Amino acid sequence: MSEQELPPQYITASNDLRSDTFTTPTKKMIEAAMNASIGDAVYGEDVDTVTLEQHVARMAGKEAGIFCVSGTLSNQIAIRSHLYQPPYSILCDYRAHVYTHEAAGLAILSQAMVVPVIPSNGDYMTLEDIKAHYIPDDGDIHGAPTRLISLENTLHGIIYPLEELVRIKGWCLENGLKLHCDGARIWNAAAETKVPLKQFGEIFDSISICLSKSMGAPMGSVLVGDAKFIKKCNHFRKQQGGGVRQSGMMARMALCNVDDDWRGKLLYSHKLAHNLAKFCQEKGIPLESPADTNFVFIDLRKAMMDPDVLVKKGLKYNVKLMGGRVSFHYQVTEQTLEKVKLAILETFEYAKQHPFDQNGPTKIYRSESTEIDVEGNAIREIKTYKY
Ligand SMILES: Cc1ncc(COP(=O)(O)O)c(C=O)c1O
Ligand SMILES: C[C@@H](O)[C@H](N)C(=O)O
Repeated sequence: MSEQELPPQYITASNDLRSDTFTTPTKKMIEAAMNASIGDAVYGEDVDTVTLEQHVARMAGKEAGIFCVSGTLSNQIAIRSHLYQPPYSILCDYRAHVYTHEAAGLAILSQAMVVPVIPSNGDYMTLEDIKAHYIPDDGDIHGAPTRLISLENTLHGIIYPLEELVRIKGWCLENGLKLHCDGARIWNAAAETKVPLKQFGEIFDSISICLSKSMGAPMGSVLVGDAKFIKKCNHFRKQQGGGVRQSGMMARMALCNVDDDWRGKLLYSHKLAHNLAKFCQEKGIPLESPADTNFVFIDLRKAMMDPDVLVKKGLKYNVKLMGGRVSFHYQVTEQTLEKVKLAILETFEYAKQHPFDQNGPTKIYRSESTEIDVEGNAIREIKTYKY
């Protein structure tokens, strides 16, 4: 796919593999925003916002949806709205974003204990993993009974097998537990498996459906669920400062891509990721998890590769990375794919002579960069993060 048609002052994300959150609005989206509705969304009076909420809820087969400015807000108010009367706990994967990257929202907003689970198969929690970590509400005053299970689909780019989701759902119904989905990349799972969003909607009590990752919107998510639940979510959204006013421009930009060939765009990014995963396999470069969709997780620890070196090698080829996770999205060019292969291979070869001990002191790696940005200022550093 050729580089996106963007006005010159916009920085393109065509070489940005740090995350699919770096997708940039296209000219078509910006022009659409200029014709967006301008009602006050807190009063439910913004036509484009309501249209987006209803459209996404209908796609997911749910009664209602609510626009949230971020996936973090969407996840946190969903989980809070499912919960009553602490003490209670939430069960999720030890890598779950709601647990690792939402600033302890579960502890603060939901006053919840979290039970982070390492999947026995290394990829996704099975029902057996859940049963082994579930805390029953059996009157034992020492425990914090499990009230909700939060799954991520995809997680680390891994697609949750539908049959496992169905098994988990059945067990949740038998045990009176709620089931939430962090669907930051549910579109990727839907595109790759051809499972319609509606089928996920039948399984989960709530889904946080992100628009700002692979779907390319500048911001936001739509949280979907039954009408009574979404009404309570609106209450917590307001409490958390997420009641936005004229959100029509953002909604209209998101609708551009929701109504476009989003499957084709996401499958293009998956093709790039699959190509890189195959390359790594051929070169003996270990991966942390299967590259089912748009992410390739290089197992830096196993390869003893230094993330800092990888970032610098990336910048050498004008590719932005921030660690072992290589994130593809529809704006990445095939030229960038070929460049990142060079950066990864050089880092892998370098590690053979200079093995990096990941067990060294914990630090955020800073990489000096001589890359010049559009204003002519040198980007002094790119932090790398453990993913
Ligand atoms: C899996 C996952 N869930 C939720 C979020 C939160 O989304 P946001 O950054 O919009 O708060 C992210 C990050 O973008 C994510 O990767
Ligand atoms: C950094 C993290 O919060 C973000 N969701 C990403 O995947 O890049």
